[in-house]
Amino acid sequence: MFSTEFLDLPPLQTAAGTVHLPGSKSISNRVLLLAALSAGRTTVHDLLDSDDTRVMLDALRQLGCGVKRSGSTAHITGLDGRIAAPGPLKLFLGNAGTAMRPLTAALAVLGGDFELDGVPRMRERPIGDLVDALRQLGCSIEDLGQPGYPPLRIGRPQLRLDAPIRVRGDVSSQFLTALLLALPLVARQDIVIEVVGELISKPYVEITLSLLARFGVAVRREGWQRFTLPAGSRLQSPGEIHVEADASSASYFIALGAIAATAAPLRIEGVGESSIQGDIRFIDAARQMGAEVTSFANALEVRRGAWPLKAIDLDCNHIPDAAMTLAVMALYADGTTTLRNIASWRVKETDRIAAMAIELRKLGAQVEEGADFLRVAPPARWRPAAIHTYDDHRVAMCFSLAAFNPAGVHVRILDPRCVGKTFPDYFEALFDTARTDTPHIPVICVDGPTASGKGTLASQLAQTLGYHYLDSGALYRITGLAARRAGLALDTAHEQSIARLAATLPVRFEGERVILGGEDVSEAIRSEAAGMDASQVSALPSVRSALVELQQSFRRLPGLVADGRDMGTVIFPDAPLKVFLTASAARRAERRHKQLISKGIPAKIDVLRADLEARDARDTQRAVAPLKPAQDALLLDNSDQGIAESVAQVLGWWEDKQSFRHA
Ligand SMILES: Nc1ncnc2c1ncn2[C@@H]1O[C@H](COP(=O)(O)OP(=O)(O)O)[C@@H](O)[C@H]1O
Ligand SMILES: Nc1ccn([C@H]2C[C@H](O)[C@@H](COP(=O)(O)OP(=O)(O)O)O2)c(=O)n1
Repeated sequence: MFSTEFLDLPPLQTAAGTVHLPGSKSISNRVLLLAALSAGRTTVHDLLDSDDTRVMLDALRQLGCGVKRSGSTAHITGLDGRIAAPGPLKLFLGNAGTAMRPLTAALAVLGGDFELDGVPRMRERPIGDLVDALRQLGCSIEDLGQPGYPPLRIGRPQLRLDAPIRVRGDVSSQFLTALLLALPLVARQDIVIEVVGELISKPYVEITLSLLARFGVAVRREGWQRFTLPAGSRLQSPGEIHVEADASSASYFIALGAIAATAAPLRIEGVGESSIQGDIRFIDAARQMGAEVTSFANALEVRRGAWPLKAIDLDCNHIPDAAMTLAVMALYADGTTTLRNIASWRVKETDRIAAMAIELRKLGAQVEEGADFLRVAPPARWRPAAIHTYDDHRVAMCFSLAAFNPAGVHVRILDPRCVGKTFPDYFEALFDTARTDTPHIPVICVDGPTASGKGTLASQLAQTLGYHYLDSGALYRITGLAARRAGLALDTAHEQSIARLAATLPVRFEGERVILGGEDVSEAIRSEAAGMDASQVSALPSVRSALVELQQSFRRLPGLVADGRDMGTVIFPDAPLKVFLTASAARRAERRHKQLISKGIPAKIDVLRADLEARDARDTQRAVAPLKPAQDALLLDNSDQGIAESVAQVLGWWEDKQSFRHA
């Protein structure tokens, strides 16, 4: 996940490959509860790993349910309608509504001594309509705080199942869902549920019904008003079950395919057109705009059809969340697109109609907003924009698609971490499938002599910007080490052998660790002797050429910060920002001394200074790619600067080169 303050998207051009979508939260937690209540053992595949599913799994364990988890698979041994640990038990359910509501219902009908609570925000989320319905049934539920809100205490019920249970459906469909999931546990006779008020979010109730069917319970439905659980219903494990990927998350990649999969289709794994989720109907809208979508059992393939996309006028009431993606697709359309019946956008994570209008206008679109509609005409001239995301994951995800604009303007997504709500690795998935010509991928080069602070500066820049980081010196250090271990003298006589070693280094970078042929050499390559060896092998022209391609392969989306000696002069000559970092020899010797002593490595400052001057001399005087500033490099002498100051200085230079300053 990108936890940076902002994420800059360079111009993106096409899309290809395969994306694996995360599991749906709604389905994950329903399946977990059904598996826990049913008879038999259930293997749940493709489970979403999120705060809310962790909360549910913890609660189920506490209730005595067998839970084994490995990666995205969970094995649940069901309780078969009897709670192994009937309390007293306190269950902490975080902020997971998909755990609080159905667990309240299930535990209330089964009975025991339970206290259900969550984070402070959970205590503000109403549950009174569900509690009322359960009390009609004879359940014992006590409000421990404000009536109608958690925390709740659950006792033993005296069930009366003959009269229909009335539950409100116009506030949240989760109350109905909770009853539907819980009542098969006690369906000794037909149990009727009547919905009071117009039921909202019907597609989510459909998910519940369809999952109940997978667990052997066929609910009879009359319209959306009356639901009957037939006498003798019993939850039975289906053995194995796959959690569908989140259909709303699929919308970004369906749109990506429609906009940018020009050569081959983009494959989206985890959900097919027969999905039980309402947002899958986004496919129809995308097709109307020109997407070519092929559906498989559990996957979709999408490619660009009509181009430009076709403007549409659509009632979006049935796909409120996914429809936000259409507003961004509208930027690529041949006319004005109108999205209607979207009043619910105003009361979501943010006022989504207002937010979309403001941000689309920043890009140059003409936008009209109404109480329940949004009208978007594509930009006559695209403008670079810093997109505010309003702590709304969907705003962040759908605006990333603006980076495919034909004008090649940059798009900045502010607070990208908000995608964590449903799709923590969204941007990683985007960068895996988006393609752009290499020159579009930004590189910041930091070259300079030893101990000037290149590594420190470059890695902090990379962290701040969410870019990849290349420590090119490490590659020469590894080559030096490998050559030593192979018994080769580091001289011209062995140049070809060392170059062959360099070309086939079995090296892997795992975060901060460097692994050479399975061995962790992170420490070994950091010694002063290894630095000197690196300097020697780096003077051999064939060794340098052998490492060029490997270094250039680090230039990947969304960008790269590279440090070394020749990043700006040889490896990335087209980099938009090159910094040549220096500090006086005295300062550098002091820094290296401090660094070594703090690692417990004994060192003498005057020896270090002599060594680094010798290394500078060799690095500067060698014939190939000598250490020197690129012509267009900005010089930074940080002798009298702290680390934070140097980082801020270079970030300032970088910002000056961006177009967002006034966006
Ligand atoms: N601007 C700075 N001011 C003070 N110390 C610094 C500065 N930049 C880096 N250092 C320190 O100097 C040491 C050497 O920095 P490093 O990044 O390893 O240099 P290089 O990669 O150029 O060899 C580190 O201990 C680092 O914390
Ligand atoms: N791009 C590069 C990076 C390093 N080298 C050589 C020259 C350096 O003395 C050694 C070691 O580099 P490294 O950046 O790891 O060394 P320092 O951390 O600056 O001490 O490798 C190079 O020739 N070209």
